[in-house]
Amino acid sequence: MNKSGEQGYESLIKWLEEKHPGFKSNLYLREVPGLERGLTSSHKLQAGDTLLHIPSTCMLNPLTLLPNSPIPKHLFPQTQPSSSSSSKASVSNTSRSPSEAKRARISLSTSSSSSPSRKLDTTQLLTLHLALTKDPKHRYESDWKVYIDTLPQSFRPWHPLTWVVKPDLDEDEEDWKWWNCLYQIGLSESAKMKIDDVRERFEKDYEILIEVLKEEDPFKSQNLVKEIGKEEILWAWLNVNTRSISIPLNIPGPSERNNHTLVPIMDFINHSSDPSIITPRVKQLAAPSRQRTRSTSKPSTASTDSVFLPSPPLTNASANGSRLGTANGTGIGLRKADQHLLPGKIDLRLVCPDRGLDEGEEVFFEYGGHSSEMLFAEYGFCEIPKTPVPTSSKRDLHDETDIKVEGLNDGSLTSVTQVNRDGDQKPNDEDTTGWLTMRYGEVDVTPYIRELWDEQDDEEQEEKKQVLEGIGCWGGNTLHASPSPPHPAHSLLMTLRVLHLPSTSPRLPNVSKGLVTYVSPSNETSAMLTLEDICKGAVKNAEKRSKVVQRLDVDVKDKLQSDTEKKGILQMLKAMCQEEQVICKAVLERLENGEEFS
Ligand SMILES: C[S@@+](CC[C@H](N)C(=O)[O-])C[C@H]1O[C@@H](n2cnc3c(N)ncnc32)[C@H](O)[C@@H]1O
Repeated sequence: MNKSGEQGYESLIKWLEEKHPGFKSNLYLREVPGLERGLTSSHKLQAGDTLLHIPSTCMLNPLTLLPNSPIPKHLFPQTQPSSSSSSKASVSNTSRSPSEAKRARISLSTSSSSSPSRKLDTTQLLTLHLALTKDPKHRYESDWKVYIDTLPQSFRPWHPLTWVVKPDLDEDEEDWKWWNCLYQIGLSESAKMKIDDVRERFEKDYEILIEVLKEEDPFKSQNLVKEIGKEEILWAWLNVNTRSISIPLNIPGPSERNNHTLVPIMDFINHSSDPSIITPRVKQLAAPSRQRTRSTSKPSTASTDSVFLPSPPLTNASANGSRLGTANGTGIGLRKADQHLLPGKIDLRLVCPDRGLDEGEEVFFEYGGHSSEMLFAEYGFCEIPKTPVPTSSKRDLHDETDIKVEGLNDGSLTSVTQVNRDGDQKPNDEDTTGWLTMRYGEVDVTPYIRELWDEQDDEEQEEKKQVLEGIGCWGGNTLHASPSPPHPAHSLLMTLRVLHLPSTSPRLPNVSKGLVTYVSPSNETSAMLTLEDICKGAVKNAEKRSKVVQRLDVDVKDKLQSDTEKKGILQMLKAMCQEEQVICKAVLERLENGEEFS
């Protein structure tokens, strides 16, 4: 870690200790090659020890911002009326359904004047708060400045959203063209779809925030829109979208847009899908009623065993997205037994797993059950499997260059490597079998299925779509590595079967009632032949892309020795091509063997 990074972290710890009673940490920040920074244990820790205790007061969300924010109060999202909530936020008397919330957002974006009914959701409000700190005249210094100083300073060029959002400055455009070209030629169509979805979310929020800057005082009278532009909003938005954690704030509307918070320190935790190393025990604790002196803060006894697994959010297209949330993607939902926990007044405590932690061992969360493409589109990284290693070989925790995680408990062969943005970690070309045991190994064949839909006439499309929606099989056009053996998702199989049925078929009603999954031998043969075509097409495309990426990699190595960031990203793209080929080939092999899928 560089000196300013170290100082920033120390200042943050000091701020938390002085201003936020209850804060406790047995973790320290360390620069992990390729992951920038990660949290590691400061000494040997045992099961149940506290790794981190984060008081609700230091979290950055609409409830903690409201009392002192220069953002007009009427823009704040409203909390839901609740007898148990003592939030100071304004309270609405009706809760809006997600579609109503969406409509409200649409009307916001078309509203032409400042209106007291204009409301931002949590994502937009946090983005605005962060972006305001970029005012060159320093009129919006944040109470969370010490924390904000520890956030990534830039997401260009490594985050793929920045490849599709042109930089403000002309002088940055030349380099950007390389990355934009990489988006065009180095990614699968399904990865591009996921990045496009992120872009769509960003652009909508950007438009709304620009309107707020233009039309709401004090921003309007300061002509702040001239000072805070797309770059600042992009930086702020990506910080919110790659670092915030789902937690109930009692704000109605789509939870993934509203019930999340930035959590100092906890947001340094990196992702792993390897169950043997993730540290999943996060307890929610009712925050003690605090006066701002350390002596009065006693640890709450009102803890729950609710497990909090950071998992990415739900997005419009994919029911997936980019927020560190919970295992079920819904945030830390309050169960009945937990209702003494007041939304917005919940401390988080991260607890040492049963196996204990060695000194210097990195702590990981699983951001969610996400495919490589989803992790890449939302967070700008992916995992790759490493060459099999004996389960007994333990990594040298003191070797800072060794970030691989070895040996799953179940004796399977996979070991997950965090792909290094500096390009040191490479996918293994000789032995690609690791992909077959990746927990979330996946190929998304939606673009191929879309082509098949386009061949059907409008009426047929609509009828069949309804059938698939009715049985919960609309979307989900994926092949999976796990559980082994590699297989098409049930929804993909049903889609292929329905696509091959004439809309007049008497069997369609039974399919739509869920009475039939296997339609007929001839339908099955057609569906399997199409699946075979899709897999072959995907292998071919991945091979082509892999060659393109390889050529770019050689170029970068030859001409731009210093450009380690490009090399790192190219390794990730290469890894994703490999994953696609390996999983598709394994499914093809099963098809050739005449195996049946259900
Ligand atoms: C919540 S932050 C984690 C802390 C971050 N490493 C930092 O330095 O601030 C999420 C970001 O960390 C990085 N990251 C997290 N897990 C990773 C992994 N397994 N491999 C590579 N990068 C990872 C990605 O850049 C991601 O957008």
